[in-house]
Amino acid sequence: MVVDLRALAAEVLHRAAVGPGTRVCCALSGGMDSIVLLDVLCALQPSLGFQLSAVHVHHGLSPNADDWLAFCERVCAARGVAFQAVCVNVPAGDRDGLEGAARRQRHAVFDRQDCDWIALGHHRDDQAETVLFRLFRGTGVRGAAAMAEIDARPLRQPGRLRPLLAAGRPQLVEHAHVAGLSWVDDESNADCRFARNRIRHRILPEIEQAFPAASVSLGRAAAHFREAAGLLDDLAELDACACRGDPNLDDGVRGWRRSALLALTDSRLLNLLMWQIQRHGMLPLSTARMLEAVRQFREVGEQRPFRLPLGGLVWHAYRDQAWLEALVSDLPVPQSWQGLPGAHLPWGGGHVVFKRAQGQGIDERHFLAANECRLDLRPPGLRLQPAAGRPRRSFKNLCQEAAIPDWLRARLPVLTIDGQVVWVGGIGADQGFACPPGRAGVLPVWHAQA
Ligand SMILES: Nc1ncnc2c1ncn2[C@@H]1O[C@H](COP(=O)(O)OP(=O)(O)OP(=O)(O)O)[C@@H](O)[C@H]1O
Repeated sequence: MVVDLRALAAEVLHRAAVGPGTRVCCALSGGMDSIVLLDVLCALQPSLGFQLSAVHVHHGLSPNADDWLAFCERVCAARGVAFQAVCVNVPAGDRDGLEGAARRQRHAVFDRQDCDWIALGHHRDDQAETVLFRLFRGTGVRGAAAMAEIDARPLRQPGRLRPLLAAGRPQLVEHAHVAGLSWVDDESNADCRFARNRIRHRILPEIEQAFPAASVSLGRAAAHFREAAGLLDDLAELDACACRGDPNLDDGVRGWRRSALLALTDSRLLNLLMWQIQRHGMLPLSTARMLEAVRQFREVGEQRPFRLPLGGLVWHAYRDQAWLEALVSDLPVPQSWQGLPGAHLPWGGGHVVFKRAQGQGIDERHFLAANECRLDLRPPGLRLQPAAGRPRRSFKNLCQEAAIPDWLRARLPVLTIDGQVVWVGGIGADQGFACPPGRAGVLPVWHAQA
C-alpha cells in the first residue's frame, strides 16, 4: 500500500511536469493527510529532483495551535525540509463563518508562497464531501467539479497539486501506520456543528450503507462535471475572442466591446464573467449576484459609464469598452522610461503600450530628443489642445467632452515629455506634438484592464 501512494503521487507529479528545478511546497497542517503527503513527497524527491519545502498556517483558533506549529517544524527539521510558518488573524463574524474565513486566509498565504506548486493532502473522501457539500448548496457545473489533481493558477500564483486525490482515507491511514508516522489531531474536525464535519461523520457514512462505493462514484461524478466545466470554459474563450476590443493589441487578456457583450444571452454573458473571474484567481460569486450584475449592465445600456464591484473585481464599461479589473484603491504609480516605442508600461490594474504608427499619435522626433519621458498622474492645471485650430482646453472640459466619468479621471495616464503634457489616456494627443502625415509616429494605447 505504501508503494501504491507513491506510485499514485508520482503519476500526478509526472503529469504536472514536476522535475528538476520545480519548486513544490507542501501545505502542512500537521494532520494525518498532509503528514502522509510530506512522507510521500520526501520519498519521491530524490528521483524526481524537485525542490521541496513546507508551509504551516497558524490560524490561532485552537489552544493547541502553537503545539501544531512546533510539531510541523520538528517533522520538517528531522527530514531536512525547509519550513516556514505563517500566523494569520481570522476575523470573527465573517460572512463565510470561522471555517470559511480561515480557509480564505490559508489560501491567501499559499498564493504568496514563492514556489511553482502548493501540494495539498486532499484525498478521495475529501472530494466526495466537497461535491456533496456544494451540491447541497445548489452549486453549478464548475462548483460540482470540486477539486482537481492539477490546478494551474493564473497571474503567476502557485498552482495547486493534490497528489493523493485518487486515494481513499483508509489507504492514507494504512500508509501512515506502515511508515510509522505520527501526526496531530485537530479537535475541530470532530465538531459536528460545522456542516463539512456533519457530512464527513454522519451523512456520508449513512449514504455508504446504501451505496458502498459512494465516494468513488462521487469522485467520478466530479470528473464528469470537470469535463463539462472545461467545455463551458471553451465557450467562454470563444465568446471572449468574439467580443474582444482592440485586435491589434498583442497580449493575452484584452478588454471587450460593450456592444458585443450586450448582444450575448444572459447565460453566455454570465459564463464569460465567471470564466474571467476564475482567471483572475478570484472565488466565484453566487449566480443570483452575477445575474443581478448582468441585469444592471443591460439597464445602463450602450452609452452611459458603468462601474460595479464584483467581489474582489470591478466590472467597468466606458463607451464601447468593457473590462474586469482588480479592485485597487491605490492610484497608479508614475514612472519614467527611455521613451522608446514598443514600451509596455503597467498602469494601475492595466497598462499603456506605445506602438509605432506611421502618421499617427505623437511625432517620434519628440521622443528621440527627450531628456525624460514620464507616465504620470494628472498635474495641476493640465491643459491640452485636442485638435488643430481649436483652443487649449482644461482637464475638466476635456473629460466632459470625452464623457469620462469622475471615478476614472484621477486614474487617467498622462504622458509628459520633458515636463510638457503630450497625451492623456482616453482623451488623446496634444496637437503641438501630433505626428504629421507620412512621418514616423508613436501611438500610446491605454488598456485599463490587466
Ligand atoms: N493550517 C494549515 N497549514 C498548512 N496547510 C494546511 C492547513 N490546513 C490545511 N492545510 C492543507 O490543506 C489540506 C486540506 O485540509 P482540510 O481538509 O482541513 O481543508 P479544507 O478546508 O477541506 O480544504 P481547502 O482548504 O483546500 O478548501 C491539508 O491536507 C493540508 O495540505
